[in-house]
Amino acid sequence: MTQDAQTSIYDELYIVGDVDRVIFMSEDTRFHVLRVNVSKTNTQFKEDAIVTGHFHDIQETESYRFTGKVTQHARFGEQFSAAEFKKEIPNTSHGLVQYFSSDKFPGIGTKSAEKIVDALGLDALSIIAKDDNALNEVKGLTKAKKLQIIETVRSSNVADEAYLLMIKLNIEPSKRSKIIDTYKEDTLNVLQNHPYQLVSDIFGIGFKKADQIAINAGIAPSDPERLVAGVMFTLNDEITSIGHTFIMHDELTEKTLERLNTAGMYFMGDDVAVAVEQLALNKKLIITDDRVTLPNIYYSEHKAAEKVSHILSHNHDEIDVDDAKDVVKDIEKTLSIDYNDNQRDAILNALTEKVSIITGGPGTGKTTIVKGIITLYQEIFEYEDYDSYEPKDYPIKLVAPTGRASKRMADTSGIEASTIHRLIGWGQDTAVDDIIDNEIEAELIIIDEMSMVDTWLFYQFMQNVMPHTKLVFVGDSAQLPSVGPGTVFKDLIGSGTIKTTILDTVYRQGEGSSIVKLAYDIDKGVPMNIGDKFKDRLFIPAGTDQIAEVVDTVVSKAVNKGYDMRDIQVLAPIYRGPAGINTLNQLLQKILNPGSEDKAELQFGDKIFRTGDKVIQLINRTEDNIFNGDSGIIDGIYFKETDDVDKDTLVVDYDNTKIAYERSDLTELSHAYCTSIHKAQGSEYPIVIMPIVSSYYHMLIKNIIYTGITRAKESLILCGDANAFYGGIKREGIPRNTMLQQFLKKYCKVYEDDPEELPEYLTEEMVENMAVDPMIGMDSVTPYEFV
Ligand SMILES: Nc1ncnc2c1ncn2[C@@H]1O[C@H](COP(=O)(O)OP(=O)(O)OP(=O)(O)O)[C@@H](O)[C@H]1O
Repeated sequence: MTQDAQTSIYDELYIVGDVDRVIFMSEDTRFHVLRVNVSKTNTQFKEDAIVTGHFHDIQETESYRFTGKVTQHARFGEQFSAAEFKKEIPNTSHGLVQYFSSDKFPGIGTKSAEKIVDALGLDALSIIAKDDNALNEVKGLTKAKKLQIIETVRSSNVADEAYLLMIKLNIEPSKRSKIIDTYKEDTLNVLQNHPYQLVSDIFGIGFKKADQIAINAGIAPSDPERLVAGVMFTLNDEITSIGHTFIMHDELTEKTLERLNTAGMYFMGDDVAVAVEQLALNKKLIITDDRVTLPNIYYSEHKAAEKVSHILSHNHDEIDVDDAKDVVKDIEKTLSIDYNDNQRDAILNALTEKVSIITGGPGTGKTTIVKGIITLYQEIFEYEDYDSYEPKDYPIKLVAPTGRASKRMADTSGIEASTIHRLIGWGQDTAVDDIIDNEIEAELIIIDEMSMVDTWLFYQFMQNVMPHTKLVFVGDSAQLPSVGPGTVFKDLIGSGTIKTTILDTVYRQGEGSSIVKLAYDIDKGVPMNIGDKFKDRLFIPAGTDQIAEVVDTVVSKAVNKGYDMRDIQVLAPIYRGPAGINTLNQLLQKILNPGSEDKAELQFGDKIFRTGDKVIQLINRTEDNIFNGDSGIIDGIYFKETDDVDKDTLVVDYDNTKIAYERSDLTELSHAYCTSIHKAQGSEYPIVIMPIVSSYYHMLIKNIIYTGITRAKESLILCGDANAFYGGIKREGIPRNTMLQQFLKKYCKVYEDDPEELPEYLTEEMVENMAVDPMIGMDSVTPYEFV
């Protein structure tokens, strides 16, 4: 090892050396941890160094030059964090022979390698890269081997060059390898001449980034490829960020021009019109009248509506309605319940109609009715002995869009339930437009939390339903619409083609819940004073910067009262800022699961995962039956260096299902002390703490607040700015454009009483009658004891 004689602090730090071992490599991000035998450096590393960084293609035993900085790792000490790397071209005969005989050139042994170096000299690599015939000089190589060597040398050069260009272009490390893997030897060409292609091909490269790359490459802002990419990106953005399933042609033109003409008038409306037309001719998008959309979403809405119509017109087993009514009466006696007329209708419709809908706010009896439907079916078709069946053979299937909601369905009904994804076999790698062909064997399927189902999931589900299967959609249409595009549940109701029961009597008020009343008041727009005191809820005034302190106080007191982390859920609508999910999670981790000697910790990015932490899964992991939004507790953390495991591993316990995560999987996981209201949909918690402050402004809308509030079962603690709350409950989200309702009306018979508008749940009198006695039952634990 040699150290450069004079190293000034302004010099770039570098290490040159052979890679002795790849200690760790993430397939996804290509983040590497390497042990390098140092041969030359201007750093303090002597014989070897741990070098970390995002590298495209690192081969053990090959030599590289890394530039970067020296960092201090909490557990592993001094390391070299490389921002750039470059393969050292071997410049000795011995080095070149070693290179040609390495794994990179399969089938080339030392003898052949020596022949190549003898014939072509020290410049062998650049000669091969430039001249197709160079290897003809070398005796004994077959044609196939020659071609293989040429290809390896060239692709390796291109990959290195492309990689360096991507570093210069500031393309995120995690995207670099995806780009090379996608375009292979064409990568440089795409980066330099067609960067807008990246927008449609590489997930996570947006239009702005492509614009930057294009500017760097000297591409004019009036380039036609920029126009086409601008149209497609704008359309995609409207679908993914707003949730539309189409956009009006004029609006698409306007929004595309806004995006394209920020720095000058490069395009006019007519240019966009021509691009849209061309894209439609190439089947990249679909125009119907003056609406524009993507083919896959158009067909999803269209085909799903066709399937609903197919089921509605298919012959089903008829049941005798009078018999069924008698059975319902018997069930009421056995269960000691007196269903109201709507509830009774809902139960009967589930069996007499081919497809039916039940919608109602919290506490209106949806769960109670699902139980009633199951019992009625079991009695009529004599399937009472559920335990003697394999769940897959049972004629009733219960499903929900989230793992949590399906577990709740199973708990309350006593019948196995699953997520919709699992039922149809939608795996981790399934894309929204992949075709899943997995017919569901069932006579009756009950789908809960239907408001969370988006257009893609609805289509995939419907394609796999058999025409004779009865369907019951259950949900609360006042909740947030699905995260993905569409308003499927509202469209099914609004089409008037499916028998719908609106549950309008709230039973939970009888138990003294003012949380339920608050939710209805918000939905109905009933004036309120949020500061009023109730046994089960309170509002604590606080500014944005005081939220952390309030949450700290409330949670600490709840813990002292004996509540544990599973009982308490903090919900916030945004991730950043002093009252955002990230900050609150850090704070709550300190209170609910502080560090100690006996708890292992693993640092991942800026997060510390600790044994005992409450965590949330962020994407579907269908094969493990764990889904986006499921939460669990870290059961153990094991290290390669100290424990008997091949890779650092973190194990999460999800209600007794243990799932192991390697470091590369940890992007799927986050702390769950505080989660977004969207992620909490489909779950309920004894205590909900919900900050509402003006800094959440753009996310504070009625159905977000409504959905957050209705997650609380026993205590609701709101804190923040009352005006932000009042403003938020008046604001509606951007209405989504969808076509499902029209397609349903086109294909299915519309009932006479076509409900164009969603009927209101409750009349003013009903809300009046729900007024709850604020202080009844103050003897049990109330939120006041937490402040
Ligand atoms: N007809 C009825 N008579 C008396 N009590 C009822 C009736 N229907 C429902 N309930 C009671 O009302 C409460 C709420 O019912 P349920 O849990 O079924 O409502 P839900 O709509 O599923 O509520 P959520 O969506 O909030 O979970 C339960 O305690 C249930 O037993």
